[in-house]
Amino acid sequence: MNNSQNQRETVIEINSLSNKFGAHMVHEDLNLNVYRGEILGVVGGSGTGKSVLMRSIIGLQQPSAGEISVFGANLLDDDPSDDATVRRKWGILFQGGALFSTLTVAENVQVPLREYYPHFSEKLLHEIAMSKIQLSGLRPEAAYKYPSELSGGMKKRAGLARALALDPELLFLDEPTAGLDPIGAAKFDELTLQLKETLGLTVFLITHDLDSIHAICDRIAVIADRKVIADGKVDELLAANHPWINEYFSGPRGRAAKLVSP
Ligand SMILES: Nc1ncnc2c1ncn2[C@@H]1O[C@H](COP(=O)(O)OP(=O)(O)OP(=O)(O)O)[C@@H](O)[C@H]1O
Repeated sequence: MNNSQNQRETVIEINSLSNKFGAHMVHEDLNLNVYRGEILGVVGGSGTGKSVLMRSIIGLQQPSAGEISVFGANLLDDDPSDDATVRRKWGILFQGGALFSTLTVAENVQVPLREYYPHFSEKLLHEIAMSKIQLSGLRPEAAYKYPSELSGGMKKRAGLARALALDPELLFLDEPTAGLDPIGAAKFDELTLQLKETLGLTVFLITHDLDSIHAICDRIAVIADRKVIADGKVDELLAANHPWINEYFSGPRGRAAKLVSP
C-alpha cells in the first residue's frame, strides 16, 4: 500500500476472507481494500471467484470465514437494522442487467425506490426514473419498453439506471461490457468514467475487458490462487512477476489494448 492509499478513505475492507463450496475452496485468506473515489478493476481467470467475491460483499453469499466491512459497517455481524442504511448507499449492475422481464425500464428503475421510499408519489417516482434513464444514456422512449425489446447495450444501460436509482456512493458492475461490440463497450466505459467523476462514485468493476482496464481503472486487483495476488496499476502488477498476470497483460490482447489506451 502506498502513501496516497493510506490517506484515502476505505469504502470496502475485506480481511482474511474464505469461501468454500463443499470441498471446493474458492477464496482463502483473501484481503482487499477499495478506496473512495476510485474505479477498482477486479480481474482473474474464469471461475477464480470474482462474482462470489462481489456476492460476499453485498451479502448474497455467506463467507466461510473472514470479515467484510462496507462504509465501516460489518454486514456479517452487526445489527441487521444497519444493513438498510448501508445497502441504500450502493447500486449493483449484475451480469446481463438482471432486469425484471415483466416490468418496463421505468418500472425496473422504480423497484429500489419503492422499496426504500414507499411514501414517494407516482409522479415523483416517474420523474426520478426518467432522470436516471437519461443519466444512463438512454433515450426517454426507452423508459416504456420491456427488457425483451432492448438491445444488449440498452439492457446494460437500463440496469445501470436501476443501479443509480438510490443515488449510490458505491457502484458494483459485474462484467458490464461483456457481449457489447467494441464501440458500445467503449461508450459504456466513457459513461462509467463520467459518472464516477460527476457523481463522485466509487466503482467495483469486475471485468475481463482489457480495454476497460487500460481506459478507466485507477487500480486493478488480480485474483488467482484463491486470493488477491497483486493490486495496483498495470506496471505495478507486472512487477509481481506472476505467470497469469504476465500472460494476461503481455499477451497479444493485452499488448493491443495497451497500444490504444489513452
Ligand atoms: N452457489 C454455488 N455453489 C457451488 N459453487 C459455486 C457457487 N457459486 C459459485 N460457485 C463456484 O465458485 C467458483 C467461482 O465462481 P465465480 O462465478 O465467482 O467465478 P468468476 O471469477 O466470476 O468467473 P467468470 O469470470 O467466468 O464469470 C466457480 O468454480 C463456481 O462454480
